[in-house]
Amino acid sequence: MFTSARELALRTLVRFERDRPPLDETLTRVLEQAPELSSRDRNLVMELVYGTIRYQASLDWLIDAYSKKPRHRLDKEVLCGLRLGIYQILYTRIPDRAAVNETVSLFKGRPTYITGFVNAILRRLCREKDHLPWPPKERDFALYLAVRYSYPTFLVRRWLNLVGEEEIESLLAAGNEVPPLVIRTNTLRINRDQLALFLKKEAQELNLCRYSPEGLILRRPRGPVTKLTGYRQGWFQVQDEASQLVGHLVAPEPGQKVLDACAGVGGKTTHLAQLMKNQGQIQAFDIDKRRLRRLEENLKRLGISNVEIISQDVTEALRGLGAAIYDRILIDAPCSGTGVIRRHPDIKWRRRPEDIKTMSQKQRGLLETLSPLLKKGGVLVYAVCSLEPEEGEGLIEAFLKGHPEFSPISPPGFPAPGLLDSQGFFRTFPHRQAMDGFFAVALKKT
Ligand SMILES: C[S@@+](CC[C@H](N)C(=O)[O-])C[C@H]1O[C@@H](n2cnc3c(N)ncnc32)[C@H](O)[C@@H]1O
Repeated sequence: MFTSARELALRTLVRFERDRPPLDETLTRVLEQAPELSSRDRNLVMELVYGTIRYQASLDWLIDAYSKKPRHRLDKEVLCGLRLGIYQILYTRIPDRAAVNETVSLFKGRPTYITGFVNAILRRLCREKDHLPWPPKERDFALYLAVRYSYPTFLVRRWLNLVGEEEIESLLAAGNEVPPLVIRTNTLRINRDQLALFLKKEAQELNLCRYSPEGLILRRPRGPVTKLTGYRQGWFQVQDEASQLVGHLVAPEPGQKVLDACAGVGGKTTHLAQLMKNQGQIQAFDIDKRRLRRLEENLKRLGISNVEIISQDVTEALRGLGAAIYDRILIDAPCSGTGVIRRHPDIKWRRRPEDIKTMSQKQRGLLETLSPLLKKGGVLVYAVCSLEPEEGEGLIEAFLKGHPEFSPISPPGFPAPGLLDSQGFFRTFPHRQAMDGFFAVALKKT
């Protein structure tokens, strides 16, 4: 039976509302179940799902204002349907009438009090669109920001401390923007100028990254990334510019022995391999078997042969090693992910305030266990895609106090020295550099 884009969007949103699973995986699974869907409809499903999750707190504020029944007592499908409808009315160019009718028709066959309820709320919203009951800015600034920009209040309060009142709105707004597709040229196969020529016609706009010498930015690519020229041939890897710069902080050389402690799908692993000209050895650990399967596919596609994949907890596997054997260590640690909310808006609703502390304990553990394995004169790079100082600056300052043998460096030839602060810390923000938010540092062992 044919399932419409809106039905699939609603199904995904309900799954997310029930268990808060990672959104990209949930969406992939839902779309796999609808192979008959046209690519236009697939795009619509993605836009509706990502947009609704992105603006969830704003949408919920309005549902609270217009529904007599408390939100927590609404049937999950009805709640998600209302969010989906209001999202279309307020944040897309879909005509109001279509947004209302299509949303109401999702509840065809349900009792009329349900269709009536959804219809009444959406129609009232359309009528009052220009004077909605948002919270006043002056009364409680953090609440206003949390509702208008749709973030959990705890994160807004943290970020107010971090960047101050002048910058906070542009940081929150940048996290709601749909980010461009950023790719890294696989210089084992092609150079950036050649790749840019091939891809020029495949996106509405194509630009070179400002700092990363391998990076290209594509706006509105014409189709999914796997269908772009050169994807199958392994000419590029999807990777944000900030993440590419982390590879340049590691700056491994051909022939070296490198530990990539948290390799994931290998965004950085494959970059390190290309910087090493596919020579030497990278040991790539991860505990997530599914991600490692994708790493394996990426290695094949990109023509990389100097990576050994090890599916184990890196701290357990290497705790007893006792020997300093690595020239380079990359700890791209698991983190709160608050720097990549523009790519993964579900992070807003999956994080709890206490997660930051738990994460920083885990990160500290990785650093303490793995740093002794670095050779003298070697470089350890610690990185997180988080904006939280406890996972970045604060963690490294504490580590350095206990480890005078390590000091931050700017590796020779690093393409973005201007992004290192006076302590040698690399820091990016989506609203300042239009990149993912990363913290990283290269620590040399003396
Ligand atoms: C930030 S992600 C890595 C992203 C990856 N480096 C990239 O550039 O694509 C962190 C990874 O650490 C892995 N991880 C978490 N704890 C780990 C552990 N104890 N040992 C190995 N990997 C771990 C997670 O499964 C996750 O894939």
